[in-house]
Amino acid sequence: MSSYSIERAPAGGSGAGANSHFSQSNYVPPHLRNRPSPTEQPAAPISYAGAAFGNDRQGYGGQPGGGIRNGGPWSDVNGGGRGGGGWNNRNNGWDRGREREVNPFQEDVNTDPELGTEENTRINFDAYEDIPVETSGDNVPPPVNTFADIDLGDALNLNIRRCKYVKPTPVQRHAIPIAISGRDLMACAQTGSGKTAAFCFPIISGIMKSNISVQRETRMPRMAFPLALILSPTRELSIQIHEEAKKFAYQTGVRVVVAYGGAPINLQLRELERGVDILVATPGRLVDLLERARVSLQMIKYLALDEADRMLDMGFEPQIRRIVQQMDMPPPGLRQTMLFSATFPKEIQRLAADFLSTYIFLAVGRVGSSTDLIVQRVEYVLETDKRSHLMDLLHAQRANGVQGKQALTLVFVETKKGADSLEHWLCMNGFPATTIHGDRTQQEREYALRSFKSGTTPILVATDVAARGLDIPHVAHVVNFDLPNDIDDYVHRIGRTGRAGKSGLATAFFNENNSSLARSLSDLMQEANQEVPAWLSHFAVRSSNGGRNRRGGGSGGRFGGRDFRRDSSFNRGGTDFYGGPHINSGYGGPSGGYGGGYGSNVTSAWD
Ligand SMILES: Nc1ncnc2c1ncn2[C@@H]1O[C@H](COP(=O)(O)OP(=O)(O)OP(=O)(O)O)[C@@H](O)[C@H]1O
Repeated sequence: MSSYSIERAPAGGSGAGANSHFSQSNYVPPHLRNRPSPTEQPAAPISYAGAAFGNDRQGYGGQPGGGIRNGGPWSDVNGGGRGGGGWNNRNNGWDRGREREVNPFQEDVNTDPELGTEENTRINFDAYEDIPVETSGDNVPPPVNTFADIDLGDALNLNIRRCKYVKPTPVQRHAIPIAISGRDLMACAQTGSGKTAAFCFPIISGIMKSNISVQRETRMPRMAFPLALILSPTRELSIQIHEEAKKFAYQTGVRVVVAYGGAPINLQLRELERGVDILVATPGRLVDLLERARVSLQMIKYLALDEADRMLDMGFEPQIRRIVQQMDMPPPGLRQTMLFSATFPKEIQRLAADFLSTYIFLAVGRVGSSTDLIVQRVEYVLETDKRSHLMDLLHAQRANGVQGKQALTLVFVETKKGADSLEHWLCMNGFPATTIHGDRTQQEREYALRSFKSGTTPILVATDVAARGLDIPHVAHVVNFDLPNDIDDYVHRIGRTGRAGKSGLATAFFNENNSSLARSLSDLMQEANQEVPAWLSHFAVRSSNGGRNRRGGGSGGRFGGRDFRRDSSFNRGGTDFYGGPHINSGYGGPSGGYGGGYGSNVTSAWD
C-alpha cells in the first residue's frame, strides 16, 4: 500500500471529490442559483434569526403524534424568517428570503455542543475496537482517529458535535478519508455502525468546498439540478436519511430534499423548485421526476447507494440502471460513486462494478456478518404454535418489566396479510401493536412508525419493508416470527436492534419450512459467538446438500466477506476488475468467499 495524503489529493482525480481545494469557493446555495450572477446582485447581509426555531406547520392533519420530529417531509417546511446563505464556517444556513432553515436539533438547540454528555457519547465503542478491517484497491488513504483529523469544515464539525458524535465509528474512520479524497468506494460494515454519516459527511463537506457553476441551471428554472443523489430502497429509509442529512447540513448552506413514492408529488416538486444540493430519493419517485423533466442529473458529482446490494438486486436493478446509466448523469470517473451496505454478495459486487471507477473496497467486520452486540436465539416452533409462543415471550418480557417506550419489540412476518392478522390478534390479547407493510398507505406507514417509536404501540409487526436501515432507538427485541429465505435478510432484520454499541436480543422461530436457512444461520451464529442449538446443527448438516443461499450453504463453502476482485473465478475472461492487488487485511480471511450463488429471491421495489 502506498500511503496517501489527503492534503495532497490531486486536483484532477477520478472523482468529484478530487476537486477538494479548500480555498473559499464560488459555491452558490441552490436558492440563489436561478438569480442573476452574484456579482450583479450582492448577497444580502447576514441576519440569521438564530433564536426562533419553531415550526408553524403541522404534520398530517388529524393524525395524533404528528409533531415536527416525526412528521417527515410533509411537515418540515416552516414559515417566514430570514437568514443568510452561506457555506462552511460562515455561520448560516440557506435562506430563500421567505423561508428560514428549520433547526433540526430541536430540543437540543440550547445544548452547548461542547457538552457531549448525552446519548451518543454513551456508545460502547469498545465493542467495535477489535473488528477486523479489510481494504483493497490502489492507494488507499489511511484511516483517521478523530473527526478533527479531517478538514470537514467548521459548520459540519459543529453539527457533528451537536449530534454528540465524539469520535468516528470504525467504518467512518476508514470510509470518510477515502471518500474525501475523491475515490469511489464499495463499503460494507455491520448494521448500526454509522454508515449514513460515513457517506453524508464527505458529500456535504465536498459540496461546501466545491466550485459549482450555476450556468446550466439558469437555463431551465423549473428543473432541479442536484449535485448529489442518495438512493435508498424504502420510503421510510429515505425519510430517515433526509432527517439525518439535514442535521449534518444545518447552517452549512447545503440544502437537502427528499422525494419518495406514496406522498403528494406536488409538495416534493415545490421543495425541489426552492433548490436542492442533495436529493435523497427512492428509485420509483425519482424516475417519475426525471420523466416529468423536473430533475436533471447532469450536475451530479456524488452518487451514494445505501443498502446497495438491495438496490442492485433483481427487484431494483433495472430502475437503478435507468437512473444511473440511461439519463443524463455523468459517467463513473466524472462523478464519485459510493456504495454502502451491511451485506454484499459477490454476484452483486460484480454487478456493482459497472457503476464504479477504480474503486476501493472496504469491509469493516466480515461482509454480511451480524454484530455480536445482538444475542441471537433460535427456537423450534411449529407453524401452529407460533402465536402462543410469541405470547409467552411477550408475557415473560412483561413479567421482567421489559416494556414500554424503552423496550420496543419488532416482529417480522412473511406476508402483509399475516402482518395485519397478527397485529389484530396481539391487540385483542392486550398487547398494543401496529403494523407496517406495502399494502398500507404511506400516511399509515409513517403513522405506524411514529406510534411505535413513541411507545404508544410498543410492538410493530412488519414485513421486510422495515428490515433495512431503519434506526429506531430502544428496539430491544427483534422476533423473526417467520424467518426469511435469505440469510442476508436475516442479518438486516436483526440489525434493527443492537445498534450504535448498544446490545439487543433477536429470537427466531424455526421449523421444517426454514430448513434451507439452517446452514447459513448456524454459520452466522457461530461466527458471532452465539450458542447454536444442537438440533439446528443437525438441520444444518441435513440441509447442506440441498440448501441454497448466498453464503454457500449448498456447496459447503465457508462464507467470507471480501472483495470479489480477489476471487480468481470472477476475473476469468481477462477482465481486470481490480487494477492492482493492493490489499490491506486486518485479518487473514480464507479465500473461500460466498459461492453458493445469489438466490433467485426476487423482491419487489418497495417505493
Ligand atoms: N460517530 C458516532 N458516534 C455516536 N453515534 C453515532 C456515530 N455515528 C453514527 N452514530 C449513531 O449510530 C446509529 C446507527 O447509525 P446508522 O443508522 O448510520 O447505521 P448503519 O450502519 O447505516 O445501519 P444499517 O446497516 O442498519 O443501515 C445512529 O443512531 C447514529 O446516529
